[in-house]
Amino acid sequence: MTESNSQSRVRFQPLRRLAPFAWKYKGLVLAALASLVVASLATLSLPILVRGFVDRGISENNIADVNHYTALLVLAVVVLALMSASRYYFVIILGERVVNDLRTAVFAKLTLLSPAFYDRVRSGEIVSRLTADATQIRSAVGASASMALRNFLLFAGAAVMMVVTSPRMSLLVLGAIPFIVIPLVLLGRWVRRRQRFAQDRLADSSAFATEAIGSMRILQSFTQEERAKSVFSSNIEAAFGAARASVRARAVLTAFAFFVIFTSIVAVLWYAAHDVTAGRLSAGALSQFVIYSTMAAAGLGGMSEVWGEISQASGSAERLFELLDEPVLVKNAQVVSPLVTASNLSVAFEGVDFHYPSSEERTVLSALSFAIAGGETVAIVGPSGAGKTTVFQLLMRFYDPERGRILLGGQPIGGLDLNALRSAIALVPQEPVIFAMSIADNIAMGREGAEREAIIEAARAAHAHDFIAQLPEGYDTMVGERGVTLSGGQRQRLAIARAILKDAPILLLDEATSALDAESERYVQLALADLMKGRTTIVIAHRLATVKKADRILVLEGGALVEQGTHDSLVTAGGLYARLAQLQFGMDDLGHDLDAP
Ligand SMILES: Nc1ncnc2c1ncn2[C@@H]1O[C@H](COP(=O)(O)OP(=O)(O)OP(=O)(O)O)[C@@H](O)[C@H]1O
Repeated sequence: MTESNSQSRVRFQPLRRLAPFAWKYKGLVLAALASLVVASLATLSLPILVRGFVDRGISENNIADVNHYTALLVLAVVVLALMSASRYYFVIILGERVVNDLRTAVFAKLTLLSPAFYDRVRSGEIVSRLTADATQIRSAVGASASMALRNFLLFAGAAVMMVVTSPRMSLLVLGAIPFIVIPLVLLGRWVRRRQRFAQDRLADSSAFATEAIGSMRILQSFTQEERAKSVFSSNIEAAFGAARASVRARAVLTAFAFFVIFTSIVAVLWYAAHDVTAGRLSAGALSQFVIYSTMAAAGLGGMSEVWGEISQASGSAERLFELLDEPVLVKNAQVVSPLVTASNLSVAFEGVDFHYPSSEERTVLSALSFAIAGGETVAIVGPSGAGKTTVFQLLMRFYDPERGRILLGGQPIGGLDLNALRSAIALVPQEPVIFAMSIADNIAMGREGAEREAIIEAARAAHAHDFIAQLPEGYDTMVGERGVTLSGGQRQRLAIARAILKDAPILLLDEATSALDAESERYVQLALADLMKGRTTIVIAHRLATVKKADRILVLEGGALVEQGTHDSLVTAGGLYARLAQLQFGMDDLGHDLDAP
């Protein structure tokens, strides 16, 4: 017994955590409770009035009492109707409020989580928690919780009134209860296991759908539609199968509950009929007792029905609170030191070791050290997988290194305010990320609240103004999700405009590998040249022109710095860089550009 008690405590634990969310709306909670209690009292008064109606009115042929009790019955029903309506209203509004707050809190938490979390969890899974699970909680906090409470009050009140009406018959009913309750509890567990399984299958299918929808073009280009359809439909089929099994289980539970409860009532009624015929019980008292026992039974049945929903909601709450409890790996320092503001800042890595949290055994950077002076332009080159992008990720503190220090303007970045650190860095990624909003808003992500003039100026500097001006609604043109309605070069120039608007002292540039047409390429290069002026720039270089222009080149291999120097000195040294230059930039053995005139 204690074990099952503690089991149910654990099972409903997540729901307790909803209490502070609900208590924020004390007024609504209290109004709902008040309506609930008054409605229950009105319901419980009905059998007493019926008894009066029968015993004083009908049985004694007293029409005045018939009228009196009829009026009281109508009054009780009016109160019941009004209070039920207000309970419904308050409770539903409360559910909506709580779930909106919970969603907002979870989303806020999601914005704090570092990429290590997103490396691990599928985005569809998170979306499913934010939508399906949240909806489940909404109906639990709203309808189910109040139903459970209503049914409980009905059951408890009716049970007390049963004893008051006829202790002898109540004793009989009491004897029947274990036969009703024990099988119901066992069946209930069986139902819950099936429900949890069904929920998980549904989450699987939505995770798959989210991924597929996000990459439909790629899917189509590899003519994978059929496979995707069959994976999705088998996922859905599995979800359906699981849901059907769960519904079947519930149907069995409901049938069983109704059967045992009402059979017991009929049995009691049969027994009581003997008392009435023997004159030991009045017809009105019997009516009253029967109505109370029906109420108690309905209350009990109702509780078992919402029990399933509430425990399902508890599972959902658990899944949402799991997100809220997710540890934030990259935290703001307890005491932050202010970042020295300068138009350009130095950058240094000192003995940095790092592996990604998702693959512990693989060292990505080992004892990496380098220093970049303020205003210097440094190119990072190296074979694929050497750790070039990882350097950027660490500098922006998306991950923290295992060992060693990273300094910005001479200060360890771990001690800086995270926002101040990231505000000091403008990143132009290889694949620019464009959101489904207007062009102006996309650029304005560089600086919140930027005026239209500043946005246009940045677009001009990024050589993007002309193409934007030709769009149907200019700067207010909405771009498709992830910028699908723009060309590669246009997307890149928007990303550059964003960085120009940000006007940060450090520029991180991940040069695009995809070939642009000559004209776009020229515009992108011009825009970048403007952007780099006077800033500390680190560029992951894929172009000969870029490495040649850089003040210094760092050559990474297997997460370690293997060479550094200028293009000419490194070509002369004849090491890894010379080989890479030959392969990647199209240089011949003698160090001449293959495509130079
Ligand atoms: N999020 C991640 N989780 C786990 N491992 C990762 C993650 N990102 C990168 N890696 C691994 O870390 C190593 C370095 O990756 P990184 O992206 O820094 O290489 P890179 O030099 O930028 O390569 P490329 O030129 O191909 O972009 C690779 O072996 C890669 O598999």
